[in-house]
Amino acid sequence: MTTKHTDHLLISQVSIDFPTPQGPFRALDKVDLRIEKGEFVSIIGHSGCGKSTVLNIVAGLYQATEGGVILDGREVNEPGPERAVVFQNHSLLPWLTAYENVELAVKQVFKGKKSKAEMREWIEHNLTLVHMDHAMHKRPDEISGGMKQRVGIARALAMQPQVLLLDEPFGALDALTRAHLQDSMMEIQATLGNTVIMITHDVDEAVLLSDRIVMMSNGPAASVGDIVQVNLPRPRNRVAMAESVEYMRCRKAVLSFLYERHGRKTVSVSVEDEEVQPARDNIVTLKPSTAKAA
Ligand SMILES: Nc1ncnc2c1ncn2[C@@H]1O[C@H](COP(=O)(O)OP(=O)(O)OP(=O)(O)O)[C@@H](O)[C@H]1O
Repeated sequence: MTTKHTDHLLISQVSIDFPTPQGPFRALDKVDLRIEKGEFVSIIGHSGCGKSTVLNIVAGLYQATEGGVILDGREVNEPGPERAVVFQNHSLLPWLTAYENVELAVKQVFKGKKSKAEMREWIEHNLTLVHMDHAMHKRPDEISGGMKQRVGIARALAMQPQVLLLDEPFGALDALTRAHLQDSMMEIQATLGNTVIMITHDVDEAVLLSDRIVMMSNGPAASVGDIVQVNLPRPRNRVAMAESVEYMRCRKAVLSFLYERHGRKTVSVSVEDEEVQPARDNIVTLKPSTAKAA
């Protein structure tokens, strides 16, 4: 007998209108997505199509005008520690050490539930997960961009969220650091089994990390254009993967969606370490994928 998966996270018929001086601007129109527990889903699409808006609605930071988000049977109406967000720029408090930045989040979630010693152990454990145990007492200005991003991820993980929301988490990092962090993220997710939704502009990153890639149509009134199921076994190795037929199929499906079916004048999608040639005349510029973090 096959077991039917129950919906863990349901984004149901979500539409949003932003008020503008010209009247309401419909950014999303009837976005529908069902995500299973432990699934890694990437969202990819042209700049301004509404990826961050979807993430912000799931985070509870924005309210949908129509439709809604249900997490384990409960409607999401506000931010909560069970949905942790990691932004592109670490957003650490500069006057606190890495340890203290994570501690702030841990205290918020576990105050009264964990003893002081347990909290200390938990903070150290999460910093170790992202390989930051050696620099946990350094402040953000004493560590590199990649290390700051690791601390941001540790802070999110330390909240023990059911859902990890990643908004271009590796976008501001150089290619090598990004590769290391992608590998750490795959390891962590394999260990913890969190549900992850990640926005990315990087086709290779999407294929390497995801179980499914959700491709959004262009805005205004954007919605889910198509979904690619990535049938690659885990653990995944980026070098071995590059020659895999399934990897090439997924990559091609995403590129074809973005450049042929939903091409537009300005594109912010990048393919790691590779210059993407404009498909006919519908692509003018590419956003650099390897801008160094400050
Ligand atoms: N608070 C807001 N008020 C008005 N319009 C908004 C607001 N937030 C987003 N928008 C508009 O909604 C659309 C979707 O924006 P969003 O930031 O979600 O796109 P995105 O796909 O994440 O873009 P990018 O890839 O460039 O980060 C855009 O047209 C944007 O201008």
